[in-house]
Amino acid sequence: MKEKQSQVSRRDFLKMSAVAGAAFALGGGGVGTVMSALNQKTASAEVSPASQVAFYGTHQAGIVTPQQTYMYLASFRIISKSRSDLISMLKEWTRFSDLSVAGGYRQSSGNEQLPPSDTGETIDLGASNLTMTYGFGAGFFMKDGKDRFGAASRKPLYLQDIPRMPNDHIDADFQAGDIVAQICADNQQVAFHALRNLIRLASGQAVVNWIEEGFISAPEGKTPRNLFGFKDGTANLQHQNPEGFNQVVWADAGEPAWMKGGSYLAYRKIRMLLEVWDRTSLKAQEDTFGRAKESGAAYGAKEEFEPVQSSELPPTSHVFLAKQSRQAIHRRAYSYTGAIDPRTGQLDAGLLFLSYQRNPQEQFIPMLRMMQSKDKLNEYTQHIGSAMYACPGGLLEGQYIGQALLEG
Ligand SMILES: C=CC1=C(C)c2cc3[nH]c(cc4nc(cc5[nH]c(cc1n2)c(C)c5CCC(=O)O)C(CCC(=O)O)=C4C)c(C)c3C=C
Ligand SMILES: [Fe+2]
Repeated sequence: MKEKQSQVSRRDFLKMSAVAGAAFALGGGGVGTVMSALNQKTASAEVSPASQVAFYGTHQAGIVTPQQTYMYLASFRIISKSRSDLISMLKEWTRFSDLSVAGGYRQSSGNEQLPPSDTGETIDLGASNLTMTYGFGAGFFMKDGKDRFGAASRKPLYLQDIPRMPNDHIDADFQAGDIVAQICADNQQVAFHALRNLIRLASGQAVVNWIEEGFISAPEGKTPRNLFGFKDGTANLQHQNPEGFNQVVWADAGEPAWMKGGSYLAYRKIRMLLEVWDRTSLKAQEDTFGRAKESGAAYGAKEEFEPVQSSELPPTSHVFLAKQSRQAIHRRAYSYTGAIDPRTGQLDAGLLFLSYQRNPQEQFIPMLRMMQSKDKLNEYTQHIGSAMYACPGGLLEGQYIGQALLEG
């Protein structure tokens, strides 16, 4: 997990952003004009390449990248009606992402009468394996019958909101939004800094629908455990190689060109009824998954990564049902905790379930539907958020986020 970012774009950005920040602060438009007038370079902090993940490449970082400890997931609604202002914002986000994943920060203009260009809390913290991954919701392509940004003809093949499921408790006001940003890092302050500044740079163009905050932790080389205490992510190993990723994760032929090397993100916010679970016997807990709690081994096996034999599993167990779907997905889930639910006095906590797949209609939706109707896990969970996004392929240096989508 490392790489060298372009020094030129990073340094250019340091200076350009200082002025862009000033333009925003003064409420001025024409940021692009101000920025393009600049060519002076400013040095950035030295950051260990070992803690950097490349922003540019065939695929976006943050999809098959080893999971970092912290995640923010933020849904944005575009309020601007202007395609060119949207593009300016995406260019700003691109420069900021490029800079941040390299551990840089925005240098101030030197004018003390203006707010600093960077919020400052990551100075000296380094890159912390920061990744910033972007996806587009169905509303980006068509909303209320309108093709707001001229993108409708380039809608990807399988992008649709996840249909309502039998056991759903989704808030009636929940909205997927137009753009999602998945921000992951091994330092929470670094991840939050990235989120906060994306919001800042979106000022006047896009607003936040919702933000989720996740965490996950495991010793090096071990599978992390979810809040039910079970190893979660074991089966990912089965496709964790370039060929496996092609079969499971990366978008297929037949997709618009901008989706080449991209993927679909399925998101479910799943509340886990911890108090109910904690009163459940170990046997019933293990029957729920069809795996042993401590070792993670499937029923009938001794070790975590031994193949699963479905005939050994309870027919309502989570893993049995996943296997029955005969589909694979790449899971990248994070735990979340909130406050105590004032109505029940119980903990509001659970799983921010994220999976990436090349075709959610074939891989994800039938699996979810089957699980929602038969899974023993449903006794202990409630699905309270739901969204689907199309995540473009990776960027070449010099391109901006969504360029291939917007400019075809
Ligand atoms: C629709 C897809 C899935 C949802 C939603 C989901 C929710 C969910 N899962 C766990 C805990 C575990 N899941 C495990 C395996 C597993 N889960 C899915 C899919 C969904 N999970 C798949 C495809 C698999 C892999 C099955 C296989 O091929 O073996 C496991 C077992 C260990 C592992 O492989 O990760 C656990 C534990 C929770 C708690 C949860 C919702 C709160
Ligand atoms: Fe699962």
